[in-house]
Amino acid sequence: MGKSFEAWGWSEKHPLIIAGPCSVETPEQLDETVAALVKQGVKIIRGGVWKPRTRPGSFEGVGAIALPWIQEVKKKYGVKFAIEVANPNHVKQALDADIDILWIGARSTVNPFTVQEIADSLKGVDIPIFVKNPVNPDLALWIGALERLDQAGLKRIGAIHRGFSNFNDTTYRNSPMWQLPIELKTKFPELPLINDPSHICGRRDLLFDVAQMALDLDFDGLIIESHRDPDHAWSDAAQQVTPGVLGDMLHRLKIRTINPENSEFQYQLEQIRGQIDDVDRELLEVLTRRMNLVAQAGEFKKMNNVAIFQIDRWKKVFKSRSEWAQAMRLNPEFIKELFRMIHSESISKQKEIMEDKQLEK
Ligand SMILES: O=C(O)C(=O)C[C@]1(C(=O)O)C=C[C@@H](O)C=C1
Repeated sequence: MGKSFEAWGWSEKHPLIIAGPCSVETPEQLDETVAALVKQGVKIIRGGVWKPRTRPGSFEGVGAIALPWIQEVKKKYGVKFAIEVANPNHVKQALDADIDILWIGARSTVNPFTVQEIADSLKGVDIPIFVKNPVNPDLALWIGALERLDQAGLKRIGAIHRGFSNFNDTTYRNSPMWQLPIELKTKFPELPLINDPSHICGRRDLLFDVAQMALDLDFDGLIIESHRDPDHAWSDAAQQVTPGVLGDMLHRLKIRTINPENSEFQYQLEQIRGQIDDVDRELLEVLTRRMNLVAQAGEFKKMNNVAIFQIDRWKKVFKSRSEWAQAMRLNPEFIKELFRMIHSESISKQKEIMEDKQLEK
């Protein structure tokens, strides 16, 4: 599944930029914002028409009356326009209004019934469509939504990474959890993947760093909210930037290449990778030695009828390893996570020994 932007027949230069207001509010707001974005070189505009909000009473978009305003700016400025659709009725109205690109929002992606209805309503239609990740960090659900569109025959499908709900995260509105889009890209290397720093950050001061991270990870594009007067936007005021600020940001972002032609660079990188291969082998040998010792401890516990989980020892191991990590300038959080996994594997191993499942393997 998945075809690159090139295979879509798109010639926009890398990275693809989609920008525009969170919501279309008035004809004037849309016109002024689009005019300013076009000056910054933006060719694809986004704008919410129907806005699913967490709680009733928030501004839920002006609805279909925005569609003629959109048609007007498309004609006047020669831009493409992308909007969110959440049901077949939205799809029909968007297609009737000649909208160029659709996306399925995070709250719709969580619901396979909704996604299937949208997919069915698009059968036989050739329109680019992006699927935002579901609100919860569930890669299968994200892939499932993309597959539903693929099975409906849509040829130009892309994914948008907008971050995931995370109660513990106090920095981001939606935690980026970069490992999920990385996994998606690994499974479907051709599938265009764009990043939505606005919804990840929820505040404009973090946008640049998240957008840069996305480009460092070889994302294919960015979708960023921009409004002529962000502080007075009717929705998502804190995360929108003016077209001028956006232009400056796009200018400062460093665009990375994945496979430079430079043979000296390739040679040097291969040297380093060779050393990484050696170190990884050593790491696995060390892990094997540790697991063998854990197995010995398991046999010993079994003979003496002693519990597998030894809380005092585990607390000591956990504390000392993160202190060692700190002294060695390794990230203690990474080492804590690593040792949680190692400990959990030790317990499974000793459980097998207790239950005599060793020989069956
Ligand atoms: O020290 C032990 O008792 C072990 O079996 C080793 C080990 C570990 O992996 O370090 C495994 C399980 C225990 O809960 C504590 C520590």
